[in-house]
Amino acid sequence: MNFTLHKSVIKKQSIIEITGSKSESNRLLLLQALFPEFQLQNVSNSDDSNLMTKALASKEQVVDIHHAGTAMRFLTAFFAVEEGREVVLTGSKRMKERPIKILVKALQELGADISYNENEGFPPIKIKGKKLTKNKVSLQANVSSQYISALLLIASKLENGLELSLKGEITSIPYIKMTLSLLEEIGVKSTFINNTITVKPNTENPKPKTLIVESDWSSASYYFSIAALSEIGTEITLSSYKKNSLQGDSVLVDIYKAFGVETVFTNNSINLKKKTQNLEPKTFNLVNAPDIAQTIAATCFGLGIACHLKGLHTLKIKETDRLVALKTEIEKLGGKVDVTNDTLYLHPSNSIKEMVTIATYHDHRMAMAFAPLALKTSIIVEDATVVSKSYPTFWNDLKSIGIKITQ
Ligand SMILES: O=C(O)C1=C[C@@H](OP(=O)(O)O)[C@@H](O)[C@H](O)C1
Ligand SMILES: C=C(OP(=O)(O)O)C(=O)O
Repeated sequence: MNFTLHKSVIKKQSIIEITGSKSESNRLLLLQALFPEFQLQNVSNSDDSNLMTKALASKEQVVDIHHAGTAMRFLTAFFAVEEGREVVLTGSKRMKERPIKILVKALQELGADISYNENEGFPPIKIKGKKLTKNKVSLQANVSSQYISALLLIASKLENGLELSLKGEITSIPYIKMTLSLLEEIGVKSTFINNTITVKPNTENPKPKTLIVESDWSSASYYFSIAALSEIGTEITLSSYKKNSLQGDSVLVDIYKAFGVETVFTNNSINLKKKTQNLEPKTFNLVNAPDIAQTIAATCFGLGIACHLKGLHTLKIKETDRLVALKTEIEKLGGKVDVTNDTLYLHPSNSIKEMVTIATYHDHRMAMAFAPLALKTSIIVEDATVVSKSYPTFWNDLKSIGIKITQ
């Protein structure tokens, strides 16, 4: 379904409540399946977290996690240690193109029984759950941090814990630290020194506890972008957020300061205010926050300014090849973009075409990253319901701040 976003001036002040972090939720749902003592609050209502919940409860022989990358990777490790269980883990057409070999190989080296049903190195995979007795493995860390988080999530259930040696440059480090922090919150001890992570086995039952998921910072990015493109004085308040976030995308606060957006933390909310117009060209390295690359590129395009984004090598294996998708769609709107395997350069521009149809490539972030451009021009977003992968109420929330949307 296509949505037309009509060029709009948003309200001077608005308030939005954003669902729980998809990344924190998918970790905590898995940990709750391993340690039922825990209760969760503010769990994400995203498709990916709903799929994770369903998959963890499923007794079926085939588990389909559609487009959910974290669910695919985390469940691979989870099912590998479910003794006596045999399951085929599969996903969407795109999921079958997203590599999983590094994780599967590490699990196999620890003793797991996993084989490929179609193409070597890619889902679907067949997993025969068993007890893993080895506790040391090394793996390549420069492709996806999700492989590392997957191993860490099951580590404390292994009888000797786990020692991981990470090879190469470590990508998306905040997501690994998020996993270790959540383990710490439930009483699992770990260390992360140089390139080695050690997780202690869990020897006693954790104490019952309620864990509250912070709202999703990647979802917040679209409001940072809207604030940057809005008139000076515009304010948007988002909840529920905290200053010491586990989510690396909270770096948005610093990044958008460079766009003249000031963020103030009050109680459990953040207030974004457009203070000044800063039209200097921008350079950011996003190796620690890959999910906000599309948002930032679209903000810069909306402002007509140049930007140079680096550290983007993981974007090629996400929901779509996000580098190619960004170049194609920004150029349809009249911009000029150069991409390499890990960088994006957006040339400055002085106009945006009207009523262009933006393709979304089954990627929620393509739809959401381009939506803020409605403050500058009218655009059509193709397959708009794709946003439910991480943020199902996105379009209603945009309407509530004053963006006019029709089908
Ligand atoms: O662990 C996680 O929750 C995630 C890790 C990141 O992936 P990579 O480590 O593959 O970059 C990120 O892009 C993804 O949206 C969520
Ligand atoms: C890359 C993403 O998700 P996943 O890898 O979990 O599919 C994302 O949400 O941007």
